[in-house]
Amino acid sequence: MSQIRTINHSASGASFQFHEFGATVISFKTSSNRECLFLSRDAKLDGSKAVRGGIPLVFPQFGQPDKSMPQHGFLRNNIWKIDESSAYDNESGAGISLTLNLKDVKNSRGGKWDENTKYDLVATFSINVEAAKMSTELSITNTGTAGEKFDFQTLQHTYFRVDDRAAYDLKQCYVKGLEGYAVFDQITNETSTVGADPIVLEGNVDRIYTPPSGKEVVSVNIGVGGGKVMKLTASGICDDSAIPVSCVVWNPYKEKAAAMSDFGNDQYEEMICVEPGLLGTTSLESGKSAKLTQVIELC
Ligand SMILES: O=P(O)(O)OC[C@H]1O[C@H](O)[C@H](O)[C@@H](O)[C@@H]1O
Repeated sequence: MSQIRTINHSASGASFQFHEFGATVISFKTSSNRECLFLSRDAKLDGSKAVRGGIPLVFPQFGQPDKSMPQHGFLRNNIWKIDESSAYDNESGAGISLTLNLKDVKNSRGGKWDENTKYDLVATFSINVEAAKMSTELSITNTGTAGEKFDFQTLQHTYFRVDDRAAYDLKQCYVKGLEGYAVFDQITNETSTVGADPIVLEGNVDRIYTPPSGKEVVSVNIGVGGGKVMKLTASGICDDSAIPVSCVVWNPYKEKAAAMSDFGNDQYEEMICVEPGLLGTTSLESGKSAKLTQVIELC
């Protein structure tokens, strides 16, 4: 049975909680005690399903472009090992790391990552809090000895909590900072470019935002209700080279929320997913590492 752990930052009073299943962060409370992450009241926390809320990790594919592998991959569906020696709590922050070796991946494999795969990897997830800020870094190292490289996509599927049930109040809940990004609407298959107006939720929203050339780091302000704003910054590196970070914005709205067994019917009003990730096809050579780092901060 996997467990939930809380890490407190003594100096500031900030804290976070994570589940060993998926190394899923399920709570981040700032020193002012504001919960910044949404966790569905119907989320399964018994390891029977990926956690609905917090920060599930997506790898090696986003969605299900390869039908022989599960949607969003296997990181979110397996028990990670806590590296107890990595835990710290000092003046500048508190944190911990977890690791997952491919040999310990029991669930949600498939396709080129199935049992007899020629690939190997180790994933590390490091979490840090300090006052109003949480940093999360996913690192994937290709540990295959046969010299095989592999392609992947990865995301931190961050569910932001929206106060006052204001997710569909366009003055209170929005994403600003993606001007000039190319938009792919996963519901209508339409493409467009982000203009000057903030991105707001209208109905069922499921869109991929791809940066214009030369833009590597994503930096957005997210209205989260009650006049509050979270700043999200994310960067990606593969074998020491910067990789442009895309962003997904998602809210299931009424019908899809009702159709999900682990999502409260009315809770679409309490969340917005803003998910930074490496969504192009990135190739990782044997012996090399890729990193996706997200920093979220209550302004
Ligand atoms: O239900 P899940 O597998 O957790 O996926 C939840 C959502 O993840 C992303 O935001 C995708 O863009 C959506 O298409 C998907 O519905």
